[in-house]
Amino acid sequence: MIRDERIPADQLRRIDEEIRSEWPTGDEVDFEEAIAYHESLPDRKRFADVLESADKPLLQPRAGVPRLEDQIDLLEYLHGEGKADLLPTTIDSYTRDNEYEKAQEGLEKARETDEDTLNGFPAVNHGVEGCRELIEAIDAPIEVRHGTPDARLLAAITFAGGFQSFEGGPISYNIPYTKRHGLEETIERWQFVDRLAGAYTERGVRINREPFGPLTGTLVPPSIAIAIMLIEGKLAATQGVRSITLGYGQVGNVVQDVAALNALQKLGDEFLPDEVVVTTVFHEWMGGFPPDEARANGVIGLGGMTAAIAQPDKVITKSPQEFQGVPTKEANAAGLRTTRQVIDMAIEQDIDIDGIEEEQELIERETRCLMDTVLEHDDGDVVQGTLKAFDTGALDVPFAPSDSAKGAVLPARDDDGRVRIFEWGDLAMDDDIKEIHKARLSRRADTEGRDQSFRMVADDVDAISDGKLIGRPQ
Ligand SMILES: CC[C@H]1O[C@@H](n2cnc3c(N)ncnc32)[C@H](O)[C@@H]1O
Repeated sequence: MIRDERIPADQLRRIDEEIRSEWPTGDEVDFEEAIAYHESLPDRKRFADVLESADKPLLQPRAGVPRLEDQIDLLEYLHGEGKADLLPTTIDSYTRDNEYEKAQEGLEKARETDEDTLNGFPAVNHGVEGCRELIEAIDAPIEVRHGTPDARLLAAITFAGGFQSFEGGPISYNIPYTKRHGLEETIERWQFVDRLAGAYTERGVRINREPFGPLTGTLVPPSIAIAIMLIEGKLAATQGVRSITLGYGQVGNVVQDVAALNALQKLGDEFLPDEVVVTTVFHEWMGGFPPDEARANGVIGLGGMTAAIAQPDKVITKSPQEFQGVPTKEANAAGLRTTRQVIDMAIEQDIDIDGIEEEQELIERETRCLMDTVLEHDDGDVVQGTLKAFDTGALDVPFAPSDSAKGAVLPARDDDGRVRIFEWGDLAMDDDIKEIHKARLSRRADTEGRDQSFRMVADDVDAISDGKLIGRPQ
């Protein structure tokens, strides 16, 4: 039975050898040599230091293409034309499923045909050497962004390759991403990833870890997202991670988004150990985008405005081509510049909006209900408490494709466009909080002259791509 305990050194070594045999490039990993390589990197490439020393939100896009030289060109463009402060390397879907053979075929085909045959950078196939060529070529810190339930080999190779930031976690890269992996399995595998990051940290290479806050990306109630961030942050801290960026996906109501980001930072500082530096990242809207670049830029601009008010440490930007999927480098850079324009125009203004404190208080209360139910079980062991909470539905994620979550919770926007919970399932929540949600949803039902129903949820899912925030009846 796994527990929230640090992996012992002999077990770390055994797992490391086992996973490095999964692909030939695993042989390129040598921990001591990798530490020396990281020590050779200039300060401006040290992810945690750059992130944690910034005095205003840093902007970072998503970006990944199969071939190394194209990835270098792409990141140089986003750094130059997009003025990105931090850069990504988004990993392809085959690698995320540990299908390194298929990723190899895709990479070879890309090299033959000049086409992007993969939807990201196959870092395991490029190996430590390929990763280091990328790190050498780009004059900014780079983060590994992906969606990998079993990210052990990806971590071993990218950490040795010079990357100092790694997205994801055992819940946030399980629940929204896979049906095939049980929660206990992903928790155990991510303990290795975090222990490896902790081992680098103990040698002075502070690997930044960023749990994936948006989860299923559409109408996720802020308190559910924050609770899962706190859980993944605590699990990472146990393994020695000391730089943790907690994430949150924009829902589109400015009061609720600012309140949620404030609550995320406050609860992160409270629930994570003092030795951890806690930062926050705001993901611009992760739901359906308008199929119109001008309107998409409106969505991106609202994200910039929200970030200017809440001032998270980092913003993950979107592009006006989001509707189509992977953007061109020009569109990706445009999304960065649109976000920067709005932040820089708004950040010096003294914008005072009513209701943020009240909403933050509610979000904090909700999050504490969820955390209490996780931590009250099995003398506070976070692993066992989390497994129990998901098993009973006391913790749950709406629209989760994974069998590890019941998916019984249904969100809907209230009359102000804030995300409330319409169906609670077995979510652990005080009755008076449920009453607050019910009252606010009733107000919307009155406004629209219809009953609260699943229809509202369905209307809300498409509202933003249809040009609105709230899915009002036609
Ligand atoms: C989490 C989903 C987000 O990741 C984005 N995404 C996925 N793969 C790539 C990619 N290869 N380059 C840029 N953006 C990407 C996608 O557009 C969506 O906004």
